Amino acid sequence: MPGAFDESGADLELVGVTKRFPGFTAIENLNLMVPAGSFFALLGPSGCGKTTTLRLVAGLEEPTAGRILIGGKDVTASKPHQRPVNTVFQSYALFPHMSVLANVEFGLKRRGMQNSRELAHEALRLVELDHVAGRRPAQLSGGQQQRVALARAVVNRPALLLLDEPLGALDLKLRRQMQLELKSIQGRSA
Ligand SMILES: Nc1ncnc2c1ncn2[C@@H]1O[C@H](COP(=O)(O)OP(=O)(O)OP(=O)(O)O)[C@@H](O)[C@H]1O
Repeated sequence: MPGAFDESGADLELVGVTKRFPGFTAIENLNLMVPAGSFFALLGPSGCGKTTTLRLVAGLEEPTAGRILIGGKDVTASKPHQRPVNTVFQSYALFPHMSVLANVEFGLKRRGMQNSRELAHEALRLVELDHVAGRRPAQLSGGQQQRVALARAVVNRPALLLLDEPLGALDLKLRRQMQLELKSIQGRSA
């Protein structure tokens, strides 16, 4: 599936990353190496800095100290859109006035991709939702909306896909199903 970034994965490396907020140190000297093609989970108690770490990798926060490398390239000073990264947060924000297809196609169109429609359909097939491409998000279940958010993230073929508890709102059965789907998407798009 060719896409905007067209990369098949990249190593992620955090070197001595520290993040201080006024009066509070959220992350202190974090060193981390995640090899390309792997699934890596951050586990820890509430407030230990998981979301902050993802936001640093996505470029939504700037580290106070340290470096972030993706595919060996130092991206510490790069803007979010310059990084081969897509993020799905728990509170996925779909555009309510757009169809499911338009939601998935949106980012590709903005980048002027010629075959954006075809790629969006392909991403929807991947999450088994192409049959509801013409519906509005409000006409889908919560789990289906979450899968649309996932399709919107994978359609760019990011080298790195960051998931911040995107399954937390789903019931156990759907969560298990989505975990399997994620594994299978990783396998199929590698
Ligand atoms: N913009 C901010 N300003 C000040 N403190 C912040 C800011 N963002 C996060 N923090 C603090 O940094 C710490 C880490 O927050 P973070 O959201 O990364 O935790 P988390 O591990 O993802 O927690 P949870 O599992 O509850 O989502 C928390 O103590 C939080 O209050």
